[in-house]
Amino acid sequence: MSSIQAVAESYRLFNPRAYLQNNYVPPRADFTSDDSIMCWKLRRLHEACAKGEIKGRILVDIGSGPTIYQLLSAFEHFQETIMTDYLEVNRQELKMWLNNQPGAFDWSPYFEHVCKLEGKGEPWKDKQKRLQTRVSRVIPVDIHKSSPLGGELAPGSVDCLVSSFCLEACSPNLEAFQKALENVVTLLKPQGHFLWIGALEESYYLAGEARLSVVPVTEDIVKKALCTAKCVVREFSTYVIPPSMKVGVDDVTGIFFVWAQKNASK
Ligand SMILES: C[S@@+](CC[C@H](N)C(=O)[O-])C[C@H]1O[C@@H](n2cnc3c(N)ncnc32)[C@H](O)[C@@H]1O
Ligand SMILES: O=S(=O)(c1ccc2c(c1)CN[C@@H](CF)C2)N1CCSCC1
Repeated sequence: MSSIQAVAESYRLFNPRAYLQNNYVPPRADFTSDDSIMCWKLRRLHEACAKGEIKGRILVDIGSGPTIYQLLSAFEHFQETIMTDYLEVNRQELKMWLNNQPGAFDWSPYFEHVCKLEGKGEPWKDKQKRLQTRVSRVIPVDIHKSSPLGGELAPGSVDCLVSSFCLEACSPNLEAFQKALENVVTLLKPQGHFLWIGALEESYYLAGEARLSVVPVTEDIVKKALCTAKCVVREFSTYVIPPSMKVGVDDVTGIFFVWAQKNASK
C-alpha cells in the first residue's frame, strides 16, 4: 500500500459529527471575543473579499468536509459555488444542511457573525438561503490526482479556490503536499484567486474513531510551496493557538490564512 493509499484508508473511520463537535461547537468555536480563532478566520476571509478583487463565475471549495463556514464571504461574489470532498459521508452531511434536513449542523452563529461583519443589517437566514441556493454541486475530489475533480471541471476554468485544513491533513509527506497544491492550482484560471486556511505544525487530529496524520508545515514551507506552484502571495497571516484551546483533539500550534493569485502566465 502506498503512503497516499494509507492516508485514504485512515479516512475510512472519519466521523463528520465528531469532527464538527471537536472544532465547530462552542466553547472551542468562540464568538464572544473578536480575538478568538473563529472570529479571526471569518474576519480574514471577509476583509479579503471586501476589497472587491475576488469575483467571477465559479468558486470551488477543495476538501469542504462537513463544513460551510469557509464560504460565507467569498460565495457572495460568484455566480456558482461548487463544494467538494473525498468522503461520501461528508458530502451527505453537506447535502443535509443544503436541504434543511432534520439533524443538519447548526451554522447560524457563523452566519450571524459574518452578517455583523458585513454591517448591512441583513437577517442571517436570508444569507443562509442565498448560500444554499448558490451551491450548485457537491462532488468528489482527490487532491492527489492530476485532475482533482476528474472531468467535472476543465483545467483553468475556476475563478477562485477556497480550501481549509485539507492539503496538510491528507498529504503523507511534503512531496505529496507540494504536488497536491500544484494539482489544485491547475483548476484556476491565470490570475485566479486562492483563499487558503491551514494548520501550522500539526501532526495529527481526531475525528471520532479516526486518528488522522497531518504533515507538519511551517509558514516558510507554505510560502515556498506557493512560489513553486507559481502563485503570488497577496496576504499571509498567522494566528497562534492559545494553550486554552489545546484540548487533545489535535496538536495544532497555529493557523495560517493566505490570499494568493495564480501567475498570469501559468
Ligand atoms: C480536516 S478536514 C477539513 C474540513 C473543512 N474544510 C474544515 O475547514 O474544517 C480534511 C478534509 O480533507 C478530506 N480529504 C481526505 N483525503 C482527501 C483527498 N485525497 N483529496 C481531497 N480531500 C481529501 C477529508 O474527507 C476531510 O473532509
Ligand atoms: O478553527 S480552528 O483553528 C481549527 C478548525 C479545524 C481544524 C483545526 C483547527 C486544526 N486541526 C484541523 C485538522 F486538519 C482541523 N480551531 C482551533 C481552536 S478551537 C476552534 C477550532
